Amino acid sequence: MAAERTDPPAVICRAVAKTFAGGTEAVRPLDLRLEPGQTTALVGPSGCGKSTLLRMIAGLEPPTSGSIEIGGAPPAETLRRADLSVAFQDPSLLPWRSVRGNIALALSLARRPADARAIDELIALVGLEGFGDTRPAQLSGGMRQRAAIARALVTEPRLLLLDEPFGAVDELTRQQLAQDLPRLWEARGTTTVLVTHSVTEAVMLSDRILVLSPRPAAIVADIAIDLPRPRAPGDARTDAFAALTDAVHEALSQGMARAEPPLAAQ
Ligand SMILES: Nc1ncnc2c1ncn2[C@@H]1O[C@H](COP(=O)(O)OP(=O)(O)OP(=O)(O)O)[C@@H](O)[C@H]1O
Repeated sequence: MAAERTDPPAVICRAVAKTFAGGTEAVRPLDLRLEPGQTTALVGPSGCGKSTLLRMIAGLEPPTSGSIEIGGAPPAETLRRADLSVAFQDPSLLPWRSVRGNIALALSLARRPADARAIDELIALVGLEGFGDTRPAQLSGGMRQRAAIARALVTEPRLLLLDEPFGAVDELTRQQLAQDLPRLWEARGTTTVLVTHSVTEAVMLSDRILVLSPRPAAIVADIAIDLPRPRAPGDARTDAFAALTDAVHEALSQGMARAEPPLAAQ
């Protein structure tokens, strides 16, 4: 069983679409295959449907039509087996538990043994050394986000879904996380999906970037990020890095241009 858990899953979306009850079409029928062990970044304009797509993959939002498979199983089953973890921009930490207590809870909910050493290692990895016994209210927004990332990682999920996880994290810590986290999920072979507004961050962290159109989300570009790993902050100053960020910006502009104009302008 243990060997089975270590296999990273492919994520397959078949004609997945979402229209909310009020009539908002968030995601157009979309076909997608995310490769096992790869890190894929979703970038696109605000409100285009990135979080909705991520929430559908997480099994937290049912698609209106189409189907999603994670390593051959539906998302709800993957979530139930704790093979999947999500870290959102707005971390939902339990206020009465310390950082360590919140991370430990994820292990106990996943019916995994408490592992004080693994918890402490993760606390250090996200730069929260010395704050293990602190409650969320005593942390900054960025520190809470980092605690939520540690909580998402502690169960060693095969699929890791990150929705703007560094939104409130300061620039230096972001750079540190952008170096340390990929090392961890590469070592574990985790399949990772990252939603981010930062094109630089997307290029730094991912193997592939999917550029989405304005709502309803459709894929306008699929860009392979073939930069060598491990990557360092200095890589962002290379020509290869600049060419990739340019390609993403170009695709974002093309997506905007292709979008229908707002009703008032028609
Ligand atoms: N539960 C919901 N009910 C109704 N509409 C929703 C719901 N959740 C999201 N939407 C709408 O769906 C669209 C896509 O939202 P979503 O949060 O997926 O976008 P996003 O690309 O993640 O945005 P951002 O980058 O600003 O976080 C938006 O128009 C949003 O208002």
